[in-house]
Amino acid sequence: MARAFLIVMDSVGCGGAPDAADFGDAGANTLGHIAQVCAAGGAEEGRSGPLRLPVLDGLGLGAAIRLASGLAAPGLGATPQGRWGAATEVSRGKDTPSGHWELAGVPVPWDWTLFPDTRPAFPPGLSAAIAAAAGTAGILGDCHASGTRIIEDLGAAHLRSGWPICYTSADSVVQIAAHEGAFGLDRLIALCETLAPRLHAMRVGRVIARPFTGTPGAFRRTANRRDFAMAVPGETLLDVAAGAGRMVHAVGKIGDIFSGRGVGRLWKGADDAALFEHLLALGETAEDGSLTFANFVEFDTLYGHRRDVAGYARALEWFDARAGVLLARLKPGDLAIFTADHGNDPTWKGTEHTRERVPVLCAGTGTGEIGLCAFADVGASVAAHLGLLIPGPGRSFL
Ligand SMILES: O=P(O)(O)O[C@H]1O[C@H](CO)[C@@H](O)[C@H]1O
Ligand SMILES: [Mn+2]
Ligand SMILES: [Mn+2]
Repeated sequence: MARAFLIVMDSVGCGGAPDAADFGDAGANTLGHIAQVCAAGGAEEGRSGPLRLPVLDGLGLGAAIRLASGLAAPGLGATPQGRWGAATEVSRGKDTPSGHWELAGVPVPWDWTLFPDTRPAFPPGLSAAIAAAAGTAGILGDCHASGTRIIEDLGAAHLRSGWPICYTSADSVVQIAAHEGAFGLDRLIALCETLAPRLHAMRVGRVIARPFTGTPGAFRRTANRRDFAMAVPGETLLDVAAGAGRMVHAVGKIGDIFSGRGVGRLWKGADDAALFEHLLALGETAEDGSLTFANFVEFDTLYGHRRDVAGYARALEWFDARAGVLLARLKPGDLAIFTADHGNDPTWKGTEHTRERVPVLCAGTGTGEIGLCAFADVGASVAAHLGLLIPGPGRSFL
């Protein structure tokens, strides 16, 4: 029986979203702009020259960027050997849950609650509730911030006061950073779990625990991040596959994004390299008829939000080589789709996600142009490949 591998390269957008201007992102193009900077010699740290992604480009990456945005990305543009296209999101958020849920067949029908970019950012009742749940006299932060910056700025005050560092972004999110040793990892995770129902009721999409270690001047975040996401508002690809008795393997943060629903087995790792080892192993061992759904987050967290073009390019080139190993392991009848959940253009202003279309690159189902499709069509196509049908607006392009 057929197997399916749905692989999300977190934030690897390809521009051209028709509603990008509504998000202040008209012209943003994660892949296109990285390729341009690389070709101009502007991304030379730990790598060199034009962006080289022979495996993904061979499936149709350059063609997908051109289709999505009209941009001819330097170094990309091989004749596609896979089935390729670009997907457009309809959910009104450019965040990870919106993107993944819609890829799994369920667009988000509501407007998320966003906090204003003011100080304080949170309503007083919420700040008080966080402090009460933490057992502290107050909270630190209470603003929009980049997560690495805010622990540099407030980490020492956190160690002195014991107060949790609370911040948000252009996403519908409350993030709480705390020191693993001084505050306690279990305590931080319990705090986020306690607050999640209240925030979900306000239509805040996620509460994220952001543990860190180290000393002033040398704080660093750990891999023990935990996301508490709202429940998906509909039956997803994962639900349908699990309901049909299929094994669903969730690699990386997929389990968190779907609140564990429909997940048969979780595969976690300290970094994307470890997650890719799980994916390669699943290429050998995943059951007939199974779904493997993987997220690779470092493009987004380590490079997109940090506006690090060379780092992003390095990560893409590393990933491309690993993708080649995976493709060589696939068996006849397998489908692998490489796609993304939103953009995070490292050449763009600020430190936030960018509203973009995403590439859809399929291996194992021949050659041809899919054209422009919807995010939900990805989930519908994976389902169709597995002999399943998901509800919702998605239509299979296979
Ligand atoms: O700056 P850091 O903490 O990485 O936060 C980023 O990660 C969050 C979740 O993906 C987003 O809301 C974005 O702000
Ligand atoms: Mn994401
Ligand atoms: Mn992000």
